[in-house]
Amino acid sequence: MSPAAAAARVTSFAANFTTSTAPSSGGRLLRPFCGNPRPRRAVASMAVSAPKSPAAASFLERRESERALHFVKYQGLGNDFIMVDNRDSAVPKVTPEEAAKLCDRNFGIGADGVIFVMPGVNGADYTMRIFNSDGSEPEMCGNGVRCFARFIAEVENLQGTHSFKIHTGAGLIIPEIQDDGKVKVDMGEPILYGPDVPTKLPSTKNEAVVKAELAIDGLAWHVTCVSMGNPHCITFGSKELKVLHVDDLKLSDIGPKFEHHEMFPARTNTEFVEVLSRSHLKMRVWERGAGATLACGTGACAVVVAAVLEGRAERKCVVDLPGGPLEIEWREDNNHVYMTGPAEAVFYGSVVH
Ligand SMILES: N[C@@H](CCC[C@H](N)C(=O)O)C(=O)O
Repeated sequence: MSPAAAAARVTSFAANFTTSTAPSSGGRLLRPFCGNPRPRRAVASMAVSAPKSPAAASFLERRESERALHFVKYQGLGNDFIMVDNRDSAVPKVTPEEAAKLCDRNFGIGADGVIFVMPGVNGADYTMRIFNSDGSEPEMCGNGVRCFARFIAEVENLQGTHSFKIHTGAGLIIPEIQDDGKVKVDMGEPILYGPDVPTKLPSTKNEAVVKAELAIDGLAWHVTCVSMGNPHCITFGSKELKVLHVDDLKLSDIGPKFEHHEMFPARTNTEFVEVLSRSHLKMRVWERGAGATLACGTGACAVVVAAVLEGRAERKCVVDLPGGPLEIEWREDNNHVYMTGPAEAVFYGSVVH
């Protein structure tokens, strides 16, 4: 959705919500935008000239009340997040139940998750925590960590190239903001040992679960299981459907059957992949706790690892997602996976909760 459309939707919120729009690319946050148009107050676009009554004034002041939660809406290839500045506390400012309500696309702000920017621990600069749109808490989020890095650069007024050490449920993650504004992230090492992914599927190649069979909907799917801190089940097809045409899949039917399959004790994210060439893959994703999303950064990393393990692709690939492409490299020298892609602020606002 365009920023203008997003702002328009938010203006229709009930009394609890106010927002401002931000430029679509690289907007400055929490202070005037530099070199870009100043953000427009979405509420100011209403053509009402009557003097404010006391009631109207108090209504508008709610956005500054003590109970207001200020947020910035971010997106990375259309995977969108409500970013909360939680740097003053190690306790998230919203509960999982509140997060699910805020993420609701009809009754809330609308997002795939809520991300909290928290104080660092164990030598890290910051801690990232995230709630999925169903309120569950995953270990990591690839698109989210790129948005997180851009948020930090904005609030700390950093220009140019910068990297940060982020403590996450998947360990230390290191995003680096590049000169072109994209964010390259050292996503660490993939986990391939089945019980650690976790999956109950038996290992098929050393200790990894590669091209194992999983019966769903009368098909024998071939799946490879990879954790990037969070669990992923990757499929390039089944015994019956040798090659997948990912655009033909009815994700809302098939996705939940993978997510809740008994072979995945912590549920799973699932990636359906089409090989366009040995360095170009196309995927759609059904995310644990969020459903079909436009992009999944950890998912794209897991897909390249799975493609290499299955002998389908090189270690450096472009992965096309519904929201756009990510560059992924699984390096042989250190076993780390690197992800490069965009992230940007869409709008900011406040909600009384
Ligand atoms: N979209 C994210 C992944 C978010 C977490 C996921 N839904 C889970 O529960 O593991 C990404 O970009 O990696």
